[in-house]
This record gives sequence, structure tokens and C-alpha cells, in this order.
Amino acid sequence: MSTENPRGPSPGHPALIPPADALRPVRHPDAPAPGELLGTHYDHCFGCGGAQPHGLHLQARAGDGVSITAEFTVQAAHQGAPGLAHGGVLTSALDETLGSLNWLLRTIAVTGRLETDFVRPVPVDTQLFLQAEVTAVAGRKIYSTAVGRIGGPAGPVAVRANALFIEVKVDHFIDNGRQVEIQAAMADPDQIRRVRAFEVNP
Ligand SMILES: CCCCCCCC/C=C\CCCCCCCC(=O)SCCNC(=O)CCNC(=O)[C@H](O)C(C)(C)COP(=O)(O)OP(=O)(O)OC[C@H]1O[C@@H](n2cnc3c(N)ncnc32)[C@H](O)[C@@H]1OP(=O)(O)O
Repeated sequence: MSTENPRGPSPGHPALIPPADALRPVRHPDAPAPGELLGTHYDHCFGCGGAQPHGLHLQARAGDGVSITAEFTVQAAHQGAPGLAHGGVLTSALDETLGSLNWLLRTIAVTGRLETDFVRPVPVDTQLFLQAEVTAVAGRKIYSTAVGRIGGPAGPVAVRANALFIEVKVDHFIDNGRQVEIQAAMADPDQIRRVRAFEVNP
């Protein structure tokens, strides 16, 4: 099995293949500059938030075009088998990295479908180097791919994923989230500022 093709040996489920009329992704003019850290979208996010003691604390950085790099170190709290990362945690890291791409499009989107290939086991204390890019956009559908390497940014592939994100309005969160967290988020000026930046999406 090839471990170098970020899309993997097969394109995956048909829903992950962009339609013929899909467009190339366009980096938003106000997207963070290449090399800039994105910061967290929500402090209590399991993937990127600072307020989650056992979260991934994943740090994503804007790349060129509509691409992202991110790192996270597997903690003891992330084990599945003894001394090895849980597959769901690795998928969470891919989900978070792929979700961060939407910052470069300035689009609010949620994961519709996510397929992960687990290529190599990832021990606790290992740093996972993730790279992700948007490959196509069709209406509200955002197609993307990611790869996670170990041993360095150019090391062997440990995981890879293909995903479909779906654009949503901020009401998706307000209507569906538990009220206690929604009220707290709406009372937090920093949170409101972050969301507003996405709402004026020309
Ligand atoms: C101010 C206070 C508020 C604070 C706000 C904070 C802002 C934070 C900012 C950013 C947060 C980002 C968070 C990132 C976290 C990491 C990413 C995650 O883990 S997200 C969590 C996991 N995902 C879900 O929970 C989705 C659950 N699913 C849904 O809610 C719906 O199913 C949804 C929105 C995905 C689609 O529902 P529809 O009713 O809007 O749209 P339909 O018509 O069903 O789909 C649109 C198109 O997409 C296709 N589609 C939808 N789901 C699909 C799927 N699973 N597979 C294939 N195609 C799918 C459909 O076939 C349709 O395609 P055709 O336009 O007809 O061509």
C-alpha cells in the first residue's frame, strides 16, 4: 500500500468525490497569512481549545493557497491500546485540522463525512505533523484531504483522511447547542468577534 499519496490508494466513498462542476477553492483575501497561527475557534473545543485539560491542544498554521499545517503530541490520556493513540483521537486531530481549513475560506462549516486510513500505529509522546488542503468546493460542499506524519514533517505517513464539510450559518450552533454553553459563548465578546468575521463572507 502506498503511504505517500495523501489521497490514499482509493478516493473513498463516492460522496467524497467532487462533482464535475466543482470549483477550485479560493483563499479569502482576509485569510491569515501563510505561516500565521490560527488560534482557537472556541476555548472549550476538544481539538484546539486551551480549556480542555485532556484535549488535543492542536495548533494550526495557515499554509499557501487553501492549506494548513498543524501539530499535536499524543498524551497518555489519548491511549486506546497500551501506549498507543486511540484511533478516534487521531481522527479527531484530522477532523480539527480539516475544519481549520475553513478559516482560509472564511466559511463556517461542519463535518458531513470523514474517512480515515490508519497506516501506522502512533505511540504516546509522538508528535503528529498534519497537513491538509481543500481540493474543491461545490455550493455548500467543501472537499478536503489531510495526512498525518510521524518523526518529522516529512516523516512516514501514519494517518490520512478525506472529508466533506458542509457550510452552515451560525444559527446551526445557536439552534442545536446546549443552552448553557451557547449563552456563555454569546456573552463572550472574543467569541462574538471571531464569529462576526465569518458572517461577512462576500
Ligand atoms: C455566537 C455563539 C455561537 C458560537 C458559534 C461558534 C462558531 C464556531 C466556528 C466554527 C465551528 C467549527 C467546528 C469545528 C469542529 C471540527 C469539525 C466538527 O467536528 S463539526 C461536528 C461534527 N459534524 C456535525 O455535527 C454535523 C451534523 N450534521 C448536520 O448538522 C447536517 O447533516 C448538515 C449541516 C451537515 C447538513 O444538513 P443540511 O440540512 O444543512 O443540508 P443537506 O441538504 O442535508 O446537505 C447539503 C448537501 O451536503 C450533502 N451532504 C450532507 N451530509 C452529507 C454526508 N454525510 N455525506 C455526503 N453528503 C452529505 C447533501 O447531500 C447535500 O448535497 P446537495 O446540495 O444535495 O448536492
